[in-house]
Amino acid sequence: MKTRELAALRGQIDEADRELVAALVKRYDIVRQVGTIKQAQGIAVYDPKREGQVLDKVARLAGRPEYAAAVKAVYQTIMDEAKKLEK
Ligand SMILES: O=C(O)C(=O)C[C@]1(C(=O)O)C=C[C@@H](O)C=C1
Repeated sequence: MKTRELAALRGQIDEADRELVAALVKRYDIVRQVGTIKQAQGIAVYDPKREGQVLDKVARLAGRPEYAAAVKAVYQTIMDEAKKLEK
């Protein structure tokens, strides 16, 4: 019974991962367009004010205070990787 529950929960994780990766690919496609514009206009890739706004937004979107720190940490990594892709 427990083994079946574990497999079922992991199936749900796999489905959530499919959605997360699709959303990440979409986000990075957009980020690279931002990078192209920034490069053309000589604007710095790193924008600390915008990163702060994104972190505040995602913490709010999480809607669950107990997940806010984890969501912010993941998003900082997402943006760190975005900066590499923009170069
Ligand atoms: O919004 C921008 O200017 C971006 O370059 C995108 C992004 C992000 O991933 O959200 C990435 C790097 C910047 O430091 C800020 C935000």
